[in-house]
Amino acid sequence: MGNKMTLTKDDVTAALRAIALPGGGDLISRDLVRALAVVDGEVRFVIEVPDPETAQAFVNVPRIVEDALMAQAGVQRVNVVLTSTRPAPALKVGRHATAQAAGPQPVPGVRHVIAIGSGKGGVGKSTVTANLAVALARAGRRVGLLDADIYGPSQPLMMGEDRRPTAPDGKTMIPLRAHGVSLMSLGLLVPPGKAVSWRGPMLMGALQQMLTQVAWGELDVLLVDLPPGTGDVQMTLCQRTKVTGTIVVSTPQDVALIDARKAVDMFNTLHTPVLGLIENMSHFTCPHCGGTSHIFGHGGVAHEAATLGLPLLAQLPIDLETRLAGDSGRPVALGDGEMAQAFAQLAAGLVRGGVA
Ligand SMILES: Nc1ncnc2c1ncn2[C@@H]1O[C@H](COP(=O)(O)OP(=O)(O)OP(=O)(O)O)[C@@H](O)[C@H]1O
Repeated sequence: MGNKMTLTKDDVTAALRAIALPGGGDLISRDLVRALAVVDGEVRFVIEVPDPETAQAFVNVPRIVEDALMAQAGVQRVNVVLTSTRPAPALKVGRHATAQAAGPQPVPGVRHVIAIGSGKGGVGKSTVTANLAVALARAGRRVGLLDADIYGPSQPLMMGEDRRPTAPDGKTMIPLRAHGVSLMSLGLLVPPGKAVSWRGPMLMGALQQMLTQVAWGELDVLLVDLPPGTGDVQMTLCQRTKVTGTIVVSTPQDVALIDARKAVDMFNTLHTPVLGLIENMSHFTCPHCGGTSHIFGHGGVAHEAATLGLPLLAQLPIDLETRLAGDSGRPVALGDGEMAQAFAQLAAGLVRGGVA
């Protein structure tokens, strides 16, 4: 497996044509592949079948396809997710269905799951998530925050709580509490500074554990801080867990917007509703002269939201206090300045909309 040539989508498509499916044909001839991405030898896509019966017949297909692709030159990693367009009917007693064929499952005790994503890193997704969690808690909601950003878990720092969670019964972990929010982060389980380089199956296990083996209790809403981009965590979460909706955070900068659009496309493919977009670092008001500068461009996210037919949920300025508050573990939404009000409004909108 040399690096002499770059793996392309065409190489993957050709390999997929050679794999016979239950019921005849292959994934390409039957047009079942969605969101195919090939990046640096990593292959990801969704197999979308029309109904739960086909999903059941296809349970082994992701593994077969992954094995076949791993044998191809230039392939380092493969992640394939199986999903069905029509959701499965309610499970019967004495079920034999596998988790995949059964479709997304609710998290016990949790009314709504809202995932916060971004196309690009560093746009302020974790800042928005921490502040939204605090604002929802201040509005009287019972709120959980799951930091699933395994590549850069920042919630322990932003929420000012980095003790290791305990599992008194050896199985169920007790979430931490910070500023009225129940908090759990994969970052709390990994020794600080240790790079997490988990592969698909391990990742799925860890995420599943965070959702089902944490004593979240009764929650109105569980916010999930996703890693940036369109990777394994997003696909696994949306496929396994009933997600009420997602929010995509972006700066107005072109590159961030292009990636934000990709994130929205992925959620659409996974049939996860996108509740709206948030423009962060939208403008900067100079504390000395009061003038406004549009450091990352102007109005980009509003325009994008209009194009995609999605609500623009908030436009948040670049704000020094927000950054300092984040670094100090006391989110700015705990106060009563302009930013706190903006987050309170965002929270109120979600509550009014019946999603939090
Ligand atoms: N509106 C804002 N004004 C000022 N600073 C901000 C704002 N939003 C975020 N920041 C700062 O920008 C940095 C990156 O933010 P954050 O960690 O929330 O981004 P992210 O999108 O979650 O990044 P990643 O997922 O790549 O870790 C942080 O230092 C944060 O305090």
